[in-house]
Amino acid sequence: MTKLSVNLNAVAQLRNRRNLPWPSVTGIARLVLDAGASGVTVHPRPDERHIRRTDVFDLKELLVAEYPQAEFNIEGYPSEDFLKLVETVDPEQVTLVPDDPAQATSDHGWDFTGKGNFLTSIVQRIRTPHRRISLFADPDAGEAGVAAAKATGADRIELYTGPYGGCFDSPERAEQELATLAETAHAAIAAGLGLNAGHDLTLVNLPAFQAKVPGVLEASIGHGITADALLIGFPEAVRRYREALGDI
Ligand SMILES: CC(=O)[C@@H](O)[C@H](O)COP(=O)(O)O
Ligand SMILES: NCC(=O)COP(=O)(O)O
Repeated sequence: MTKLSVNLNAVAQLRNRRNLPWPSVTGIARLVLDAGASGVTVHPRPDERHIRRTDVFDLKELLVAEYPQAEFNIEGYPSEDFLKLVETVDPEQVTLVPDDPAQATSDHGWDFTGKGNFLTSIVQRIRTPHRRISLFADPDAGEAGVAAAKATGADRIELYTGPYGGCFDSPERAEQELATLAETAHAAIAAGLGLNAGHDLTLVNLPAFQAKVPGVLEASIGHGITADALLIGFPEAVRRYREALGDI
């Protein structure tokens, strides 16, 4: 069973088309949590092009007041601003991503060997008994990458599934990507690291992913589920994604 954390970046991006408060990020968070999502994810970027700092605080307030069981996952590059934000907001999970501020979206995982010391110091700083730290990992991180990730003290890695998601038009390449992801997943499990996954996962590509890649504890999904929700609404979209993840 894989838990679903709904990424709200796309909802915030739609809201930001106007200087108006809708669609409401907290309103959609309520909808998806009422529909059984285990948590919500945000990736506040320095330019606030989708999630704003204020959204992060508003979501925290909502979760504390109405959904104490839900998990708040905050993703981002560990700049001083980001680290102070997570120390203040105190989410249950922080996912560290090696994104440059100018990047359009996340497109690679950490160089665990080269950035080992840097990551170790960050993990030591922000990990608490009730907050897990996950590190964004390339699909081909493999045994060596996983060993270096484990050495940082992180609790989990998040498999970057973007290259797999990009294979929607090529079943052959999708198979190869799945084999690569599965190898890294096996290595993570053997090393005692928890496993998350995310980026461009959809109702179409999840069944094969779930069949081939073992042990994924949580999937954070935003773009695909928001696209589906435009057609079928968030409650039904959450139901279908939970079903695809074996969570119903
Ligand atoms: C870390 C990752 O894979 C993505 O979650 C990322 O949060 C997507 O970011 P954008 O929504 O800014 O494309
Ligand atoms: N960590 C991945 C995530 O939160 C969602 O990414 P996407 O589904 O918007 O590509």
